[in-house]
Amino acid sequence: MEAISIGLLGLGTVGSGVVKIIERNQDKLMHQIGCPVKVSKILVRELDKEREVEINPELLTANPDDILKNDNIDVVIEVMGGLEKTKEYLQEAINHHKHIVTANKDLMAVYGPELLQSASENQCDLFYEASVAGGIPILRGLVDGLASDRITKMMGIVNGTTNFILTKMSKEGSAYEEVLKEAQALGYAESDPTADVEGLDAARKMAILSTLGFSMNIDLDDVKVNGITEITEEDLQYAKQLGYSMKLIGIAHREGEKVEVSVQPTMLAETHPLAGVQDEYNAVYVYGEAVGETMFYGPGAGSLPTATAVVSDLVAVMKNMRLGVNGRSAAVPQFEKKLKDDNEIFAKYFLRLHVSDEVGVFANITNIFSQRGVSFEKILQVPVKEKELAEIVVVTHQASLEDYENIMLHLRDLEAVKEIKSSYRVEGGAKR
Ligand SMILES: NC(=O)C1=CN([C@@H]2O[C@H](COP(=O)(O)OP(=O)(O)OC[C@H]3O[C@@H](n4cnc5c(N)ncnc54)[C@H](OP(=O)(O)O)[C@@H]3O)[C@@H](O)[C@H]2O)C=CC1
Ligand SMILES: N[C@@H](CC=O)C(=O)O
Ligand code: NA
Repeated sequence: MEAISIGLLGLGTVGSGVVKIIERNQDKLMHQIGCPVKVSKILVRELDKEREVEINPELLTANPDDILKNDNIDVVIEVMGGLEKTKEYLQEAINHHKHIVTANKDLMAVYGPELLQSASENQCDLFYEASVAGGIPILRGLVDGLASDRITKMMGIVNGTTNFILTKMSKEGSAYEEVLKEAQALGYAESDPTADVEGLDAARKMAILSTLGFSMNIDLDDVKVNGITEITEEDLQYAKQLGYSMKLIGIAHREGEKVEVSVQPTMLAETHPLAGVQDEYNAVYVYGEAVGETMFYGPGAGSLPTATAVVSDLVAVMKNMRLGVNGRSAAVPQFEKKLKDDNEIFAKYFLRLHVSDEVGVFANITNIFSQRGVSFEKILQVPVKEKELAEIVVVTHQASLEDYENIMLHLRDLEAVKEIKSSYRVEGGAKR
């Protein structure tokens, strides 16, 4: 039977993994889809660069049209990254009736709905499992595995680089810059790691997850984002002392018809299922009304794990080709987007302040909280060495985001509050 012909856009960390898996698992692929799979052309920037995988140089091209407009290519696998130009390439490929597999969360978080619609109109598949949590089959888990349930909450450690950094800083006391370099060398970080450490990469993934999980179009702009760059050694020590693990957590929560989606450094109770997720590993905790708690765990970055998701998408495309149903699985969102207001978003908060070490200061601070009905779960006060200051650390009970931000404004106005050192969301055990 005639081979399925693949055009690969990119031969870096993920692209090399894709070539390896297609070569190594040719028998299994043949068994599943009934015909061989061959990589026919590969787009790269530098034709002469040394590669992680042995490749016939004749397969390499620097001209995208050799793939996008090539009538002999059935499926385009996009593992080059980028946004605007990449979108143009994929649109061109769809116009030429090619199925698409991509690992690109930047692209899917911004142009996903548009490209999916265009693919569907052209009877083309567009699959993107590798774009969220690398090798973990989370998108299929949501769309197929939990198809019968109503998902109300997803919490994810969805960025391998930041989880690697926070693990090494917490466990080994390593310095931020050093561990970031290590994560880059290991191929976990994006080519510009700003998106990783500032939380944008995780926000893109949460936008994709919540769009699928809640069946409503959640845009990247709907996700409140904070990264890990401000986390200090002191914060990590307090987290440990109070029984928490510091993690960059994406939260997508649906109550009634409204949702909230955010990414932020979070002090997570050590009893939470996500607290034990270490190094570059990712996990997505999903709560469904009928199923209850589930958790999807695995490698969120790296060559072969990510390529596994890419090639599994390829198998799905090829199975659809055999059945003649390509382009029919793109789900149209069921619900209109409704975002919670700040007075509907509730959480506990950790707050660390430096204040004048004087009589009455603590009472003034607690007044600001109690006037907004926010009480404390934990309070610590210690002197700040060699300064006339005290460090106050509190963990609040549940407070609305509106009240908490209002409290922060009033604290800043207080003469005795010298500095707000840090503030983090706190999450307890799971089950919501
Ligand atoms: N690395 C990971 O763990 C994960 C990555 N992803 C996503 O997968 C995609 C690829 O990531 P990764 O493999 O790490 O990236 P790399 O930087 O390792 O590889 C990118 C590849 O694409 C080629 N390329 C980039 N831009 C162009 C262009 N304009 N024209 C032609 N070729 C181009 C590069 O060519 P050349 O080699 O000649 O420079 C290179 O081969 C990204 O979207 C990333 O976000 C998703 C999950 C995990
Ligand atoms: N840079 C990303 C790679 C996978 O998406 C990460 O660190 O998770
Ligand atoms: Na995945």
